[in-house]
Amino acid sequence: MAQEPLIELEDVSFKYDRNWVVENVNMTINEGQFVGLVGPNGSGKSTLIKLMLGLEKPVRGHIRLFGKEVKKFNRWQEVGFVSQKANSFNSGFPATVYEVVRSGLVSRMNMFQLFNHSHKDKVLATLREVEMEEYAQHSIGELSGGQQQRVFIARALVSDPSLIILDEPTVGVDSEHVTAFYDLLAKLNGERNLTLLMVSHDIGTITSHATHVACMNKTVHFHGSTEDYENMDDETLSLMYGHSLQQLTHNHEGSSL
Ligand SMILES: Nc1ncnc2c1ncn2[C@@H]1O[C@H](COP(=O)(O)OP(=O)(O)OP(=O)(O)O)[C@@H](O)[C@H]1O
Repeated sequence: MAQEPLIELEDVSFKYDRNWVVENVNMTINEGQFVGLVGPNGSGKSTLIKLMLGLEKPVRGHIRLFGKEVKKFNRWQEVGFVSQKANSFNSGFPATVYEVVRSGLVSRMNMFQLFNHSHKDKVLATLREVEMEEYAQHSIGELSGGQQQRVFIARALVSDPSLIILDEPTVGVDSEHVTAFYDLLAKLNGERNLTLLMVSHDIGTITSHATHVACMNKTVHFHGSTEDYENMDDETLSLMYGHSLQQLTHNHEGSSL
């Protein structure tokens, strides 16, 4: 079966005021891929995601989601988004895990529809999928950063999207839970054929879970299978970037570099 392109970027460039932060990016992400997007601080990764989500408009080039120009795209229930700030609820936040996940269904319902049993079952089944069902009635703020991110994955998943975009979701997650979080994403990719695009600073963990890697520093210098990425020697990678490999990724605490 031919894989459909879910995200297509064609010669995309973008600037804030006079500062070009994304330059001539060409990239296609096909159905079923788990793509890790890596690059140094300030290399334009979050901006590229905002462009894909239609939150910023490219100055030049074209972006298509599911074959449609992003400005005309309207099947947003097909696209889930998990940000790095999702896991920052304080302990007093007045919503249960169940309510947070249920809010992911609202975009699918019209305003006169009431939540019914099948919605409840769907929310609980999705929580089970991310191994958080037993926390359904806990307040979201009581959970650890890693548990909160699982809940936000469930909120993104509950409307059965084909694609989830994640912007550094493991920032603030304890290092011992990071691998389990990546394992969950790899499972969703394998079992649901869910397409994933994830910004990550953890090149070691991303390459052991993702099917593809994209390396960005204003432009995308490499985009290919994880295997091809791993077969490149350090010198080739450094040449490609124009600086040392250590600068390729972030230096957030807990990073593997
Ligand atoms: N709203 C904004 N207005 C002006 N400049 C911005 C804005 N957002 C980001 N920038 C700048 O654009 C450049 C790219 O930022 P961006 O956040 O996309 O990079 P990033 O690779 O996601 O960085 P990080 O890994 O540190 O989150 C940076 O120089 C940043 O300072």
